[in-house]
Amino acid sequence: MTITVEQMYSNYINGAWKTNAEETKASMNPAHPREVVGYYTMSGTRTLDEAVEAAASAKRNWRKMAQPARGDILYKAAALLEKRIEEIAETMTREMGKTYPEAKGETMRGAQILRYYAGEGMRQSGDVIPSTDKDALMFTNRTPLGVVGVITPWNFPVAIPVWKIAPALVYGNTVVFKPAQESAVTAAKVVECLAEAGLPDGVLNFVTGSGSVIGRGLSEHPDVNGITFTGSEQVGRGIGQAALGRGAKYQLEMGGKNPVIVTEDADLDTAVDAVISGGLKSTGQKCTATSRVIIQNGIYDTFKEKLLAKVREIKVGDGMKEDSWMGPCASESQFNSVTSYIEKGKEEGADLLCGGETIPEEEGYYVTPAVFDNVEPEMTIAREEIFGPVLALMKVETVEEAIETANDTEYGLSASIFTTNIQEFLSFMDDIEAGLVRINAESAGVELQAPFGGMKHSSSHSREQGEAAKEFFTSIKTVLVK
Ligand SMILES: NC(=O)C1=CN([C@@H]2O[C@H](COP(=O)(O)OP(=O)(O)OC[C@H]3O[C@@H](n4cnc5c(N)ncnc54)[C@H](OP(=O)(O)O)[C@@H]3O)[C@@H](O)[C@H]2O)C=CC1
Ligand SMILES: O=C(O)CCC(=O)C(=O)O
Repeated sequence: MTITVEQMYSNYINGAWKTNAEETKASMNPAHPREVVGYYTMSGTRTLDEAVEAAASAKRNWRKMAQPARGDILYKAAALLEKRIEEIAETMTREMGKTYPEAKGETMRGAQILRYYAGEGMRQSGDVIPSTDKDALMFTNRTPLGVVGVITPWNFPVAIPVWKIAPALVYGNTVVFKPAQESAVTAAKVVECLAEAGLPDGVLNFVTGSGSVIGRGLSEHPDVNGITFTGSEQVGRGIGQAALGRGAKYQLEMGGKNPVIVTEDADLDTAVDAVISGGLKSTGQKCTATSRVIIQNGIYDTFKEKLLAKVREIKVGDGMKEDSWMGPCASESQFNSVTSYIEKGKEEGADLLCGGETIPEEEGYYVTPAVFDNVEPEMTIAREEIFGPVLALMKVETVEEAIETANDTEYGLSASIFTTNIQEFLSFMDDIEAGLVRINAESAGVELQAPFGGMKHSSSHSREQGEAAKEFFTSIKTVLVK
């Protein structure tokens, strides 16, 4: 197969796109698994070292630049991303499968995140604190960490890299970015926008390759001062341990097993729509996706029938086709993982009411949306993150039991309740163990200006986005002047 110039995406190091004659790998379309979307480099540790060295050399001048001037570059990057929205969204759909309207919405969100953090360039960054010495002035000031390693997954190929890179840069850090292989081409296009916006050489570096070489290398590198990661719990734990061991700051966003409670006081039609949107958009591949639906006995059957009627109408197909509501799983390994969870659900005694099927006449990694009934708390499909279009229905008698069931997980990212009863809402808000608490709203979907993160095994207890990002990407200096 001939590699055309347009299809090959190299690393971006010290202001130049280049490779060290390393092996290349194809990124494939999960809707048409023989179709190449582009090629990326399987970089080695020598290339990673070059990128870290470039970021370390650039960090002093970047830190010394006025914060509003750093913000101006992000404004330019936002405009460039917006200008290329159609091309980037199409690349995303072809590379990881989410539908084109979702991909376009996510790319737009990338531009909005860039603008939000560009504005941070002009906002306050410290506090004046009274000193016990009447002749002293005491205040806090913030300083960047230095070089930050950014390791991202494939499920939000624009939004997640941008919500990590934009605050890292505006607060004065330099970056080495390693994207997931499954979305390396989309990630390269985001980097093109940032580079074209005028970042000085070495401020942003982009290195593609495997997680076990480049991701691990970044987390263990002595010259990387902070690591921000989103992905699986297993990998996240390893990164956290490596960073902790050498005294680097780290931030981990990992899995979820997100519950939605539907009470007898709920508006059932609203709840059905929210469960479908929260559980099945992006083929269920969100860390905030609805996975367990915990329903009160009195409305269980009515809710189930309403849900099934709508789930059965969902059109699964190539995300580039206008009539597709849900695309394929992002890769063959995701497809294998999701189908094996569906088999496990059946083996362990849950009843598959609809879906969970492949589409034999289609070549892509399609699984139709699955709804399981009679799911018990100890079953694998009620405990492990599936990251696919699978909903587990669980019956409870009371709202107290519903909250207890919702909390019966090692994760704590997002949780919703559907109710019109203010007392139930108050108990839920108080007792639920989750970083995102949603009332009459779906479990997925985050707002860029608000803190985002989970409890328990879902995160390292830090928060991303909004002003919370400042806590991770800077350190506080307390200054006393006399
Ligand atoms: N919370 C979330 O948003 C996400 C959760 N997941 C969960 O994880 C499961 C598996 O997905 P997967 O893509 O394999 O997730 P991973 O956690 O393996 O991948 C996330 C990122 O980490 C990199 N990575 C892999 N191994 C290491 C390592 N040893 N050290 C440092 N970085 C590493 C990956 O690189 P590479 O390109 O080689 O994969 C990728 O860039 C999903 O089914 C889902 O349950 C997945 C994605 C996002
Ligand atoms: O729900 C969202 O929009 C964000 C989800 C997310 O961060 C993730 O899946 O990794």
